[in-house]
Amino acid sequence: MTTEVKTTTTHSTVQFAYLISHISTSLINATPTESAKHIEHALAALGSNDRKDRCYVFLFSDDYQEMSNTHEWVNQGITAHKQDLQQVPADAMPWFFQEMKAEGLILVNDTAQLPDKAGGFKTELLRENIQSMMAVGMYLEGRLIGFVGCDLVHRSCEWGDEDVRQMRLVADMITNTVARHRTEARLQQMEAELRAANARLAQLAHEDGLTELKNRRGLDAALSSEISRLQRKQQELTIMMIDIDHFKQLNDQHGHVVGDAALRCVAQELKHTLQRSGETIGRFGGDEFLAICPLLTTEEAQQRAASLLEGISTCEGAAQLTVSIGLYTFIPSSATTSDEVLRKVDNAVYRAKHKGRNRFEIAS
Ligand SMILES: Nc1nc2c(ncn2[C@@H]2O[C@H](COP(=O)(O)OP(=O)(O)OP(=O)(O)O)[C@@H](O)[C@H]2O)c(=O)[nH]1
Repeated sequence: MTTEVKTTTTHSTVQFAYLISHISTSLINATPTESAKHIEHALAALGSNDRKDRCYVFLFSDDYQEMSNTHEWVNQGITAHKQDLQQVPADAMPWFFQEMKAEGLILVNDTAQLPDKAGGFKTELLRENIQSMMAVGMYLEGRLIGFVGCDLVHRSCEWGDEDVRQMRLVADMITNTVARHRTEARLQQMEAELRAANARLAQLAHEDGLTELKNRRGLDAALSSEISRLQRKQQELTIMMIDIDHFKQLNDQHGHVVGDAALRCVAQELKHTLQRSGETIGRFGGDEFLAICPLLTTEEAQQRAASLLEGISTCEGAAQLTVSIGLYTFIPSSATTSDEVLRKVDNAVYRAKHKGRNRFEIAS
């Protein structure tokens, strides 16, 4: 074993200043995807200055319960240890963790001279054949987030103030890069969360909470867009208004919970019978539902309405459930408005109610 007493010359200090300037430029310009490569280049530059054997970065978990080797550079012929130094628990090396947290600096000139209390840390250095090592803390907004360190395997040395100063400079530069990329990652995550929340809000603004069908706002938008689209294409559009019969009575006799279950059952039947591709169904309000079905002939629309009456009669609940339906099949013209169409189907529903309910009526 050889021991060097380090005397830093003006020449090597100047050389290091050049090195630092080079490292700093590459780290500043590194994009998040390139950052690992650039941090490893910085470690390589640090390692080749003064012939170190291994240089590395460790980051602590937020609760300081463990640390992981995130970046490593090793000299030729030196064993890499990054793989086996992941999620190292704090209680495996309590002395190292305490010293690093208290001082932000660990200097080991000779592993053999480490005190017994260094326990697990000393065992680890011996396992890796490390004779000397040095580590300086990385601080982000005053908080210790990890450390940059280097090892000597083939020789030991007495670290001096200049070594510590140089290592601190590199640690600060790497910390800034990590901080910048963490901020960017946080921003990207916040942006993605915001986009998802906005999409959900937009969906909620058009959705009925009880039945999870479109609400009145969603139906209004779909109706006017379908009227315009089919007016351009000159194709048929069917609108159905579906109104539960004697719903007030059901609520009064059995309570609103039973009433809500009936609304959900009707919604299910509507989905089952009417929501084919391109068709829109929704809760228009209270006990009324609306279906917007493009490209159905009058006969097909009547068949669907009949199927719906049959389907709804199977809804299980406190009382037999029936609905009255108003049906309107037409080719929209440039003068057609949503209000006019809704008035027509509403009148048809009224007629169906008047004629005894549990039936459909066709609007003219
Ligand atoms: N359970 C429940 N009831 C609702 C909800 N929204 C509206 N209602 C009730 O729906 C009932 C609608 O009653 P009406 O418009 O008088 O109609 P109806 O009793 O069905 O009579 P007809 O339509 O003539 O057959 C009212 O009693 C409202 O309180 C809801 O979200 N849940």
